[in-house]
Amino acid sequence: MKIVADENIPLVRECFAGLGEVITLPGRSICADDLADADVLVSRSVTKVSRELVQNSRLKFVGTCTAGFDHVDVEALNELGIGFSSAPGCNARSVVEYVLCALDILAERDGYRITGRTVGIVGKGQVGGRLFRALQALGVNVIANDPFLEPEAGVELVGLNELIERCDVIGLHTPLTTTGSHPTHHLLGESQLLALKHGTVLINAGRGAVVDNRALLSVLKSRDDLSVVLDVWEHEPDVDPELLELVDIGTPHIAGYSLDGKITGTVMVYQALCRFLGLPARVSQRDLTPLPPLMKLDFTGTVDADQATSVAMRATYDIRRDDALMRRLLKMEPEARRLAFDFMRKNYSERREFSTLKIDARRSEQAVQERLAALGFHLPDE
Ligand SMILES: NC(=O)C1=CN([C@@H]2O[C@H](COP(=O)(O)OP(=O)(O)OC[C@H]3O[C@@H](n4cnc5c(N)ncnc54)[C@H](O)[C@@H]3O)[C@@H](O)[C@H]2O)C=CC1
Ligand SMILES: O=C(O)C(=O)[C@H](O)COP(=O)(O)O
Repeated sequence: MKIVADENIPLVRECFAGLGEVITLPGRSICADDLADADVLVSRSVTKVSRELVQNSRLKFVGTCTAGFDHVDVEALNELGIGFSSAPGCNARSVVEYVLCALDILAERDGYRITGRTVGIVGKGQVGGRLFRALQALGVNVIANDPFLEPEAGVELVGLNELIERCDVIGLHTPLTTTGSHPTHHLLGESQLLALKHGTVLINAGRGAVVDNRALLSVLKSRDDLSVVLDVWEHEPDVDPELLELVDIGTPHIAGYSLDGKITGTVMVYQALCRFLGLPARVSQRDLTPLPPLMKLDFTGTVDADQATSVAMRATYDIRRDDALMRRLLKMEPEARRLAFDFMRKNYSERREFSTLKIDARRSEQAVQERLAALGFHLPDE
C-alpha cells in the first residue's frame, strides 16, 4: 500500500509505516501526479483536496490530521467512494490555551482582569465549548453564538448581533463555510466590525476568511480602541503586512500547534485508517509522546492567583515569542513573506499543553489551586 503524506505531520512514519510505504511531500504542492498510484493520502490543512486532485487516482482513503476540513471536498470523496476522516477536537486544547495566553498578555498590558469582562464565543464546538467551560470555571461571564446548538442549561446562547453588542472579548471558533443555512465566510464584515463595543478584544483562531480582512484593515485604521489577535489570515500564506502591523498579536496559524494536539491529530487519522482497513491499531499515542521540556513548578504560599496563572501559562506558552517572529514578515517582500510564513509553521518550536505541567500548589491558597485546575494544569494530590 502506498501512503502519500504531508511532510509536516509529526510521527507520520512511526504511525503509518506499519501499514505501507510512506512517501512524504510538501503539503502545498501535492498534485494529482503524486497521487496517481497512491492508496492513501494523509494531509494537513494546506493541501487542497479537490475533486481534480483525487479523481484520477486509485485512492481509497483520505485523512486530514486537522480539526478543520474546509480544504477537503468531502462530497467529491463520497461520490468517488473514497473514505475520509478528519481529527475532530485533536488540537482544541491547544487553541483554547492560545486564546487564554493571548488574553493574559493583553489584560496585563491594558491593566484589566479577564474575570471582570464578558466574553462571547462564536462557534461553541470542540474549541469553543472547551473555552466556554474554562472561562466559566475561572468565573468569567461567558455567552455564545452558535445557530446549530439546542438550548442547554448554564449556557446563554444569543444571536451574533446581540453578542457583538454585549461582549468585551469575542472569540471566533467556527469552521469556514460558504454554503448552508449559516455560512461563516465574512461572518464579520464591515458593519459587524464597526458595531463592536469600544475597546473590544477580537480573536480569530478559526479560519482567516471568517473575518473580512479588508474590512478589518479599514476599520482598524479608524478605530484604535480595538485590540485584535489574529492567528489566521484570509489568503494564507499571503499575509497583508498592513493588517499585521495593526493587530495587537499576530501569529502564523499555529494556535493548534501544541505538540500534543499535532500528535493526537496524527494518531486519530492512523486509527481511522486502521478501522477503514479492518486492521488493529498497533501504535499507541502514549508510546509516541515525549516528555515535556518543563515538567514541574512549585509555588509557595506567597503567590497569588493572578501571579500563579501568569507564571504557569507563560512558562508553558509565551505567545509574545510567536508574535515577535511573525512581525519579521513586515520587513519582507511578498514572496519571501509567503515562504517565511510556511517556514515558521514547519519549524515551529515545541509547545506543550498545560496538562503536561505538574504544579505543586499545596502550600498556596485554595484560590490559586482552583484557578490552575480550571486552566487545565496538572495538580497532583501528593
Ligand atoms: N488556528 C488553528 O490552529 C485551528 C483552527 N481551527 C479552526 O477552528 C474551527 C473550529 O474548530 P472546532 O471547534 O474543532 O470545530 P467544531 O466543528 O467542533 O465546532 C465548530 C462550531 O461552530 C459552529 N458553527 C458553524 N457555523 C456557525 C455560524 N455561522 N455561527 C456560529 N457558529 C457556527 C458549529 O455549530 C460548531 O458547534 C475549525 O473548523 C477550524 O477551521 C481548529 C483547530 C486549530
Ligand atoms: O486543525 C486545524 O483545523 C488547523 O487549523 C491546524 O492547526 C492547521 O494546521 P496545518 O494543517 O495547516 O499544519
